Amino acid sequence: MLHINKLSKSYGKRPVLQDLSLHISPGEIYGLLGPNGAGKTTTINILCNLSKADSGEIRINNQAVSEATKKLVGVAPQENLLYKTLSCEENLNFFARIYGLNSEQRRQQVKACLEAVNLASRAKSPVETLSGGMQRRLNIAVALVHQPKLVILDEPTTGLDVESRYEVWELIRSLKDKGITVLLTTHLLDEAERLCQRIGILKNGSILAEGSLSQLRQLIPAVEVVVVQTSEEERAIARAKEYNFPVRRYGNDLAFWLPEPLELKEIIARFDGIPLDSISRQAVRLEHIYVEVTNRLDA
Ligand SMILES: Nc1ncnc2c1ncn2[C@@H]1O[C@H](COP(=O)(O)OP(=O)(O)OP(=O)(O)O)[C@@H](O)[C@H]1O
Repeated sequence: MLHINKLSKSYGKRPVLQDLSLHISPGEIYGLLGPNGAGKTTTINILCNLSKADSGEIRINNQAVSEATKKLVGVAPQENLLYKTLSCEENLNFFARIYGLNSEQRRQQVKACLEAVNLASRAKSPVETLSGGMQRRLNIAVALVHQPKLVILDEPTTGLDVESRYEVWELIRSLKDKGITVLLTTHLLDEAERLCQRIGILKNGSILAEGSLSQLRQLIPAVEVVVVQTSEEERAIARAKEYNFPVRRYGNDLAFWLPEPLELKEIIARFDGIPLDSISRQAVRLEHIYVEVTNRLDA
């Protein structure tokens, strides 16, 4: 569906994308992750033909990016692109007109999109009277109004409360069920973990790692991550090293990677004589992989 091959772009002398390649299959939800400034928005702008790459190629549905491919792509930008004093219906109608839908197509699509994002009952409400979660869903509806094959969602749940986030996640899954391909950028790793079939980790304009969560897990030689709280961290770290448990910090958490499965009592026995206030075992999560991959480049 989307093929990006060796895309490069610089602003002045500063390279922002460097030989970026990624491929997204039809109907897939692909998560593009990366620290601030990694190049996600720049990639999206090039995809939407709003900015030009210096070199490389993008094909959407087997066509090179051009004015014509704009119709294949719908974008819900980070900042909602909505007219606050207009109603939901009027907003959708406005954008449908820009995409050249005739009045019958507009009538059908505005209705279908409002239903798809669960806002049919608020069709006549001005945007400024909607909650933040509803506005975000309407922002996604705008991206859908011209029936694109690829939808780009740039941080679709940033700033939303938990309930609204769940609603947006349900909406994103429903896009996949309709066969729409989704490119999602997010800083919320649990969001990517729950929604995406494949994930690409971008840093300094290149993809450092890519794959399904289970493929990405292979990058870390651990079967589990053990987080401990102790007043004697230095001793705990030294003991972990004796047993060849790689030591990591996730924020304030002190953690060890378990290279092979161990019973809890065996783990505790390894730290015999060291006071442990708490010990928790976690599956290897995207957070652990992300920290590893994005820090590796700095090494
Ligand atoms: N028009 C521009 N002129 C110069 N530099 C730019 C321009 N647009 C972006 N940049 C720089 O390019 C780099 C990549 O920016 P980009 O917005 O693509 O990153 P991002 O991954 O989307 O970040 P975020 O997660 O913060 O949204 C940044 O260092 C940014 O400052």
